Amino acid sequence: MAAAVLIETLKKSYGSIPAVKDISFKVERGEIFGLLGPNGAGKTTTIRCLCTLTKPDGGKVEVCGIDAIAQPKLARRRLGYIAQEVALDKVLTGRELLQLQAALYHLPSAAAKERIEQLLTLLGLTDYAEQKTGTYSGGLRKRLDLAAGLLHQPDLLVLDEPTVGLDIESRVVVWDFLRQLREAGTTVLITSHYLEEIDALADRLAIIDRGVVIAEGTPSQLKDRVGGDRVTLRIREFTAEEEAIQAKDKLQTLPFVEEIIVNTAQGNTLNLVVKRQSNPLSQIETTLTEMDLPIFSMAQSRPSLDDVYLAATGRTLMDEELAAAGSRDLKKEKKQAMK
Ligand SMILES: Nc1ncnc2c1ncn2[C@@H]1O[C@H](COP(=O)(O)OP(=O)(O)OP(=O)(O)O)[C@@H](O)[C@H]1O
Repeated sequence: MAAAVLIETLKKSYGSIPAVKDISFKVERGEIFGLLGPNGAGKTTTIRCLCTLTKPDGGKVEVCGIDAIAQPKLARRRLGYIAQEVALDKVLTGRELLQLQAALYHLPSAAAKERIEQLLTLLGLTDYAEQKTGTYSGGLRKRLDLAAGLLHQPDLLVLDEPTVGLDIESRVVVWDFLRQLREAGTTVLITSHYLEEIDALADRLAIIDRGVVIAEGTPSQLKDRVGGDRVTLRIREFTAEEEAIQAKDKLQTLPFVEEIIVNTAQGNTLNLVVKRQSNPLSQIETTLTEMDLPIFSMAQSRPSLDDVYLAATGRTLMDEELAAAGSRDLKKEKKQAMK
């Protein structure tokens, strides 16, 4: 059976901005696949190309073996797309909105009625079905959006940042629902800039950075690949770069230290990779004391997906988010995307 998604050497620019430079990945049937990356990495552009909403400049896009560029209508029938922002008509009730959507999908009315009932129950929306959607909380709106995307029983559900702005309770409802969908055989592709979300949900993932895939695998494969435990060390609250480099040079001579990155975006914090068997903190402390350097904070942890990102880019996801936030004109992008 063909893969649920096949994307090869995808490219897409907006004017002079190369949103997607070279992205390839494959999503197998029945898995939850995560696209992880900071804001602006190119996730939305990638899935808009996948869902036939944006025409790529180059590359291959297939949905369940169908060429989505040559046969967008056919491809669309196989997928459900849940956009980042919920655009509900506020005067309709939840049920009316689903009925309208079902008509847009040309579902026969008896089948539509049954499917709507089923989805309202599955998503815990029965009690809210006759209320106007304008009164819904963010979590309810997202659930209704999920129901709308699933009306035509797609093989593949694509969700762009499904839990942005949701409280933790609603987030867990969405996660549980996506797991249930997978159990029932639907393939799920989800984008997120939340590490914990992808870590908790995805069977496999690709990390995207500035329009390219920098890593792909299962969460544990990727974490194992970056090696031992992490130590995050802050010498002072704001350490001078020179001092951080001095400490780095010395700490690098310790036998259990595998690698050190000085994170300039976070006050010259030192991110160390250390062998897992060692008990590194006391030896690091002794070394710094010998150099007459203080310790503002120090912590040891297992590698996370952020460490995978850091190892590949020299930046943490948070740094990248902050840098991207200052350099985008979201209003302008929205306008252009509507064209
Ligand atoms: N319609 C548009 N017009 C111009 N530039 C755009 C448009 N859409 C996206 N971009 C730019 O392309 C790059 C990738 O954006 P994209 O939205 O795909 O990233 P993302 O990883 O999905 O981030 P987010 O989650 O914030 O949407 C960014 O630099 C962004 O500013």
